[in-house]
Amino acid sequence: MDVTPDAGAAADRGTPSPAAAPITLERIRKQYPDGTVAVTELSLPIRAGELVVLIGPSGCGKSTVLRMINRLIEPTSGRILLDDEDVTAVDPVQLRRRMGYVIQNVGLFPHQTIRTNVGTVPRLLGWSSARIRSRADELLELVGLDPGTFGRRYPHELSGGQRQRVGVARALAADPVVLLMDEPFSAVDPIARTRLQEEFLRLQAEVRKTIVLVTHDLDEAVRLGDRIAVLSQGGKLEQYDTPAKLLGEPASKFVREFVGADRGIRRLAVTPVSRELLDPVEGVDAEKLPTVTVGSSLYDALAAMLVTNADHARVLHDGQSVGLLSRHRVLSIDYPAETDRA
Ligand SMILES: Nc1ncnc2c1ncn2[C@@H]1O[C@H](COP(=O)(O)OP(=O)(O)OP(=O)(O)O)[C@@H](O)[C@H]1O
Repeated sequence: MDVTPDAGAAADRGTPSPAAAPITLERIRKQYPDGTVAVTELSLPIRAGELVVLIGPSGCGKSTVLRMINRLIEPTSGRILLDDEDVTAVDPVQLRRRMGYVIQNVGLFPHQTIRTNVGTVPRLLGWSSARIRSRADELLELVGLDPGTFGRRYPHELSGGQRQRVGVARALAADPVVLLMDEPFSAVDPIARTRLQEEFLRLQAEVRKTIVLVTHDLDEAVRLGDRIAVLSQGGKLEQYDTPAKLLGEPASKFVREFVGADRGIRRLAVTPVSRELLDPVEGVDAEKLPTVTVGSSLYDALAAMLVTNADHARVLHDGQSVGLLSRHRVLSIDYPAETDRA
């Protein structure tokens, strides 16, 4: 949980890319031909440049929602607006070229090189081969793969995590207005997964796309999401909030149970070290204490104290000590009273 952004950071992760577009789901419903109602009636506004996570139990309709946005699945009713334009009025093939789509096992073409894979959509759009090549190499750099080494390789010559990065590069190649990601990191082992998530956050800070990401993993949702939409069966929206709000004020019994008993720990990860929590540093030999900066998470502060077996951490702002944070203070933090809107 070391890179989990705090509430403030989540709300302010930079300016959206000029190419990012808002998405508005308006009362969308999906009933499959066999009568299954996967999504009953869902409304969800998503801002340009925002990373929204859809989470909920298996079968609650997350993938159906994602695939309705790029029209791999047609909604039964309701509207989906992309930058005020109803996507049902747009040719689906044209639409999908404006939306990057990343899925669990990436779906790279096995007999094409990595560079060719990344250039898939630009090729469909008729770009010149020189432009495709330079764009593919730029994207490989951006996702941390050296184009000289990896450009000529084939997918089976890469690790799972590297293939996943190629999937992200390919989805970004034609500068889409939206990125849709369905369990993008779940096929890689937990350590590679954490690293990919960190890199992905850095990438998003740079490209600032509108992203809708589906996951089963609450830690991933808390780490990545600007806002998290918790769905229950039938695509019912239980809560749509920042990670800190979701963990701090679950809106229903369903959400409280979903975020679980260990949400106290997760809340530490989304609560920043602030000056109100500090004791004065005067009169204490603070030189040997671990240091953390104002704004880093309480989780990180606690981890620093536990690792060094210290009862306090020295808190810095612009390189200057501004106070001491005690282990006791972190563990007895007085969160605002819970509200139960259920
Ligand atoms: N083609 C289909 N025909 C009938 N029912 C379907 C079809 N595709 C999905 N469903 C049903 O719609 C519901 C929602 O499925 P969906 O795949 O969107 O859920 P999910 O939340 O993404 O699930 P998971 O987390 O297990 O991937 C499920 O009950 C599923 O069985």
